Amino acid sequence: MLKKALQGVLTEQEANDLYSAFDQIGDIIVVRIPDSLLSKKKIIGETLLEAVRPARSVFYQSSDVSGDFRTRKLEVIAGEDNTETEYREYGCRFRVDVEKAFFSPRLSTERKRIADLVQDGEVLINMFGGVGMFSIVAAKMKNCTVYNIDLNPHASKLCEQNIKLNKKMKGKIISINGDASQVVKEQLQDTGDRTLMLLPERSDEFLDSAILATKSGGVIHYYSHQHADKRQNAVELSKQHYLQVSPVKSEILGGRMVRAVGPRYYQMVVDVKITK
Ligand SMILES: C[S@@+](CC[C@H](N)C(=O)[O-])C[C@H]1O[C@@H](n2cnc3c(N)ncnc32)[C@H](O)[C@@H]1O
Repeated sequence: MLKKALQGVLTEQEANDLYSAFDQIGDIIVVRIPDSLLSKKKIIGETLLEAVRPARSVFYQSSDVSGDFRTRKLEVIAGEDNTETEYREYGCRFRVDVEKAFFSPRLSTERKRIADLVQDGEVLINMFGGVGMFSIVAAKMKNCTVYNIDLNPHASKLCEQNIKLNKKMKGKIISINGDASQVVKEQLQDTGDRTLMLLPERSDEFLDSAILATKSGGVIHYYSHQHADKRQNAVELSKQHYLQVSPVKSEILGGRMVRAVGPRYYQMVVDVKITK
């Protein structure tokens, strides 16, 4: 239906390329458009707005995700110019602002995987917690305590709203706005049974803080980006990379590809049990 609508205004190949380049987040659509099609962005926006229900706005992503806050520039190409919406996942509700704070619907499988691993009674330190996506999915399913830390004040504010929106959680979440390494040093040393490090570009830089935050015998979920010829090799490369950079005794519990982030370039996670 959508492909057909796009094929009405683009060639079949162009429509196929665009089909995998957009995300629907609540009633917002975010689309990446190749330079060769930029002259057609208005008609692409109007076609998507018409064909995807319930869509209120279509934004063209005009920059990569960048900067400390991992945000992107968006330009409205059809519908309302409002980047805030509500997104639902695993029975949870989230207020998100697709321009002011990081958000990706493509991490949903990883959120569920982490929530399944969390045990009742655990303390979870989400060092780069954003608007609280991983924290809320985990606390909805398990009676855990989660510290959701983020440097971006918009993300922390949305996290606080999201905690209020999800009243029936089994666990509880504390939203902290600040630099994760500073917060850990001042408030959360040897606190976590489990620590999440979802800032793959800078994991090496923050590994000491993650170790400081985690109890001996606790688990760290260490995310990284790896170049690999084959997907299967990326898992082994990410494990080797972690073992090279880690200063503590670590037992690798597992590793997996979270998502492809470019040609032969993958976001990976390694789960490790550390001993201090
Ligand atoms: C890739 S996003 C992940 C957000 C969230 N875990 C999610 O999946 O929706 C990384 C987050 O780290 C935050 N961040 C960057 N540097 C930070 C720091 N030094 N301390 C705490 N948070 C930081 C950014 O603002 C951003 O929200």
